[in-house]
Amino acid sequence: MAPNPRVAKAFRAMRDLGIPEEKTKPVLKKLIKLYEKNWELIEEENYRALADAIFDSQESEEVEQKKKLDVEAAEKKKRLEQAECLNHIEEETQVQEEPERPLKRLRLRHQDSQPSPSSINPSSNSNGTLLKVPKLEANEASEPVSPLKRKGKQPILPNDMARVEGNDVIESGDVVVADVTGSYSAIRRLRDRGKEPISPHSGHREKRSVKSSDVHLKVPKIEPGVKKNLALIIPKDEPITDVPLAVILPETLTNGDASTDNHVEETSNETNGHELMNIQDQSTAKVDIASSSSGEIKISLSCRKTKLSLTNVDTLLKTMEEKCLKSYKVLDPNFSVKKLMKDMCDCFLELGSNSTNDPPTEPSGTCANGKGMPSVTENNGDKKVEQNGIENTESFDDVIDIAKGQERVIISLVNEVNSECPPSFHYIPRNAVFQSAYVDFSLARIADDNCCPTCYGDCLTSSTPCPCAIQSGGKFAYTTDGLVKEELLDECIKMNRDPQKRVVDYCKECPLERSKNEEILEQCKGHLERSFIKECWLKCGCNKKCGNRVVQCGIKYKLQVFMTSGGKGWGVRTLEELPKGAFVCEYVGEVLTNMELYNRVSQSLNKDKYAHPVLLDADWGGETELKEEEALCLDATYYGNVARFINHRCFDSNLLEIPVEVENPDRHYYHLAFFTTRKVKALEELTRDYGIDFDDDDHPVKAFRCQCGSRYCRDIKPSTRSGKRRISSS
Ligand SMILES: C[S@@+](CC[C@H](N)C(=O)[O-])C[C@H]1O[C@@H](n2cnc3c(N)ncnc32)[C@H](O)[C@@H]1O
Repeated sequence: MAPNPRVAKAFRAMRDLGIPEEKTKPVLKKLIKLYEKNWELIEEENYRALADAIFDSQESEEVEQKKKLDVEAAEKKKRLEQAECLNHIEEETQVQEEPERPLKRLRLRHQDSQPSPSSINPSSNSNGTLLKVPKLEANEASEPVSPLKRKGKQPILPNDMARVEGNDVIESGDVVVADVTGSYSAIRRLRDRGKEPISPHSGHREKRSVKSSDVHLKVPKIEPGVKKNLALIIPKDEPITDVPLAVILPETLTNGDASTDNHVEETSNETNGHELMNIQDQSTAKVDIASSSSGEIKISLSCRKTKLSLTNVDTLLKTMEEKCLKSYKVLDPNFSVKKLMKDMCDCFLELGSNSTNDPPTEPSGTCANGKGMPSVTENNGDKKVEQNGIENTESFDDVIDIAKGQERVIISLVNEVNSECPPSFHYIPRNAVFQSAYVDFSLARIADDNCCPTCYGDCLTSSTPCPCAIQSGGKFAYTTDGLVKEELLDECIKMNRDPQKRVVDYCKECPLERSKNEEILEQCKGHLERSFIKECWLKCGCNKKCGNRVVQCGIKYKLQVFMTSGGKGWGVRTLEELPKGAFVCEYVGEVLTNMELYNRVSQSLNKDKYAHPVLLDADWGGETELKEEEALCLDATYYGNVARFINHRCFDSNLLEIPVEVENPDRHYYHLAFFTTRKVKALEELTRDYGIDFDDDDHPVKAFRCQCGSRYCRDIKPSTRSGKRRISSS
């Protein structure tokens, strides 16, 4: 059969690139199959696809080859190590009487072997260098790790706080889409846990509380009910540093539950040397050998149901000392077991008190920076703390500040419900541009009629409102107390809640529809128009304390992130009473282009994760309409502020979002600020209406089952309806 001229041509083209026919052939075959004989695709750009495929296959061959070599090398190394290890053991059994042999090898010997007299070095420390108990990292303590194993091992941060997987509802750190009126549409969960930033308190959460007693876990685990004689028998294959702790089972470590502890009996004796010896009864004998100076830690020996008599502790200690000197080659003639035990007690105590992990108060866990989760209901007193010139009314020692000092106030975190830790994210107090989002803050763009350069002092006190008030109908939006004026607030509330009051704009290619990722792009469902607030800024002549600067001054009320008890996860509450119209916080996140958001959403969708993006572009249908992919969004999944924890409440939420223009006059970018819709009592949860339409079955995103508790809840359905709930786009 005559060769296919296209095949021949392909071979020729590859030959020109220096690729021999035998390399081209198998790849070309695969490509023809892959492209279903569509030669145009193969021939495109001078056989680029073919060349790429050949290079790729070469690369993967090389990788395979390398892997193979690596495996062979590893096996070889292992074999060598095993052989070396065998040699060592042989060597040790032959030369076990050598005094200078390192301790770890000597320990392989049988305890009862008869050693030659020790070669004693009087200059070594009193404990014998090799008997020094290494300092334990609290979080290393959960497994018996030999010092050799531990060498080079990095301490594990206790706070790996990725959220628990397993439900498909939208969780904190979600991104929120808002239409122009601020009625939000939860779109998709963007959370891609694999991509979460690793903060000091990030990663996968370990739900464990590290207590000082964790040190106890260094001991080999003893199952309750298993009776073992825990007298100072050193496991021969364990390093000596681990040994004496094996008998430490103080009440604190077992929660005082003696039933789980088959070795320790109560004793009221002084915790001091051999006076401590106390024989409880015929069937149980207990000796307290040493204790820390204040008596919190004790090392005891006990024999249960045995006829053994522990009448002479001195003899016991002496015997043990001799054993140590002989068998373990302890070099100090003054070595004393009692002192060793006492040092151990002190060590134990020191480790316990040095631990940064405060003993958690039930039901708290250990989170974030390794601190136990405080379960504080009230503001922690009125202690005033200054940090970076910011006055806080809570102690930094007592409180986890999720804002890490970046806000004017502490944003505390408490969990009184369970031991769950908050999700990992970077706290940022202000929006940050992710990548290609275009946010122009240049002063040149601010025209004179968009600022008040001739003002001075506080604009609010001026008899005639300055240009900054024009946007809100020639009146300033704020009262002199820094609250949104009631009139404006009520109008915004009505526009949000009352469909009759809504003014709707339609855009050509709706980013919200586009983000649904459906084959056919649906028409825009409309975006509500809403009132903006414009604040004075850099080009204005007024001072920084001007009353028309509220949102830009940041959070001023004490807020707290807390674990809700109603199944909504974390929420935000106020620690002080808030008046109506008070600025609480803004929605802070990464500023993304709509395209970037779209990409994130697609990736997340593949992983079945969802988020609520906030779509910022307000220029719907206007003359300067931006390209749909240039529209800006806010995503608080990875970077955000306290607002990412605010839960949803249908209709009558106590927060309302109002767009606030500060730096940018064109409404392409603005701040989404939350103000109270009414007076809010201290400790009340703060909520906002995400604008979710729980009946929108066409929406590709599954919403959560609403637990808002509002009597206007939109998610109350007959039980026959499926749990398939959706989120609307407006
Ligand atoms: C922006 S986050 C709010 C913080 C979140 N509760 C957390 O634990 O991180 C939104 C998520 O909170 C939960 N949520 C918010 N409001 C809720 C409500 N009314 N009912 C049930 N879950 C809610 C949902 O899981 C939702 O996806």
